[in-house]
Amino acid sequence: MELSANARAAATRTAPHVTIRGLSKRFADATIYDNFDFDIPRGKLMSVFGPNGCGKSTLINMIAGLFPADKGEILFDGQPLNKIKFGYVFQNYREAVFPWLSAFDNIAYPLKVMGVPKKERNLKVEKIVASLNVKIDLNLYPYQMSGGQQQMVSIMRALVVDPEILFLDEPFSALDYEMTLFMREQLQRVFVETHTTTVLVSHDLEEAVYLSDRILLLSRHPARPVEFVHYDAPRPRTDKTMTEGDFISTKAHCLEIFQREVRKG
Ligand SMILES: Nc1ncnc2c1ncn2[C@@H]1O[C@H](COP(=O)(O)OP(=O)(O)OP(=O)(O)O)[C@@H](O)[C@H]1O
Repeated sequence: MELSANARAAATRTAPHVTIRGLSKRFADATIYDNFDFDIPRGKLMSVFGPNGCGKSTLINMIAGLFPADKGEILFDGQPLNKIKFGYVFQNYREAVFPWLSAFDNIAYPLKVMGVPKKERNLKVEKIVASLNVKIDLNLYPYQMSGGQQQMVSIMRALVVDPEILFLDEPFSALDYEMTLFMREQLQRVFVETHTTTVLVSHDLEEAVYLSDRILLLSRHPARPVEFVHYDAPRPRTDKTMTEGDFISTKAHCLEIFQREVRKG
């Protein structure tokens, strides 16, 4: 039977973006993942949360191809990683931004690697800077910028390629609290504008719930999905969101599961 255009569109919307099957990973004598299956939904902001050292970063590093898996398959709409455009924001912006390039050239760097002509590169950088309303002098070099500004540059560098999926590994944990709050809002703003499938590793449960549509709670290793929590509060979310019953109960639920996993030791 032929599917109507609407049915096809609906099927595409609900199909997972990333399918992870049979993923296994060992480091020395520790099995971090053992036959792990998971589907990452399309167009959602998903946080990965779990006990210390359970394998949160390892998971996104394997999905983003930074670490090889020992076994298993990860596909993006059925395609391998090398067929898609993705962005990755590292926790340690000091090591992630190129110190010898200005902010502008840091942001434009992936476009240069992709062979995008200079004029188009400049337009794309200007567009991303304007859309995020970023007030940084883009002629500055990383050593002349604050930590938050450097991390903002690395977020813009990840976004400038119009990624199909964005990975962020504890992107705010090296920033002071004021900058963290500002950057959370920037991330939310990017997400509201683009609805790019986003996978965030966070150590901060309040942050994870506040920013996410979905929270993947992992067990200790070998890590398995303990629960996939839905949090569908409307966006933009604000400080008031965190005082609402739905937020408080979702956070309490995640905390209970987290503590149960931690106690398993
Ligand atoms: N390159 C590596 N070589 C050896 N062991 C590693 C390596 N990377 C990670 N590990 C180990 O694998 C486990 C999972 O690490 P990972 O960083 O993914 O966990 P995490 O949940 O992100 O940790 P954290 O909560 O501390 O950020 C940890 O025990 C860690 O020590």
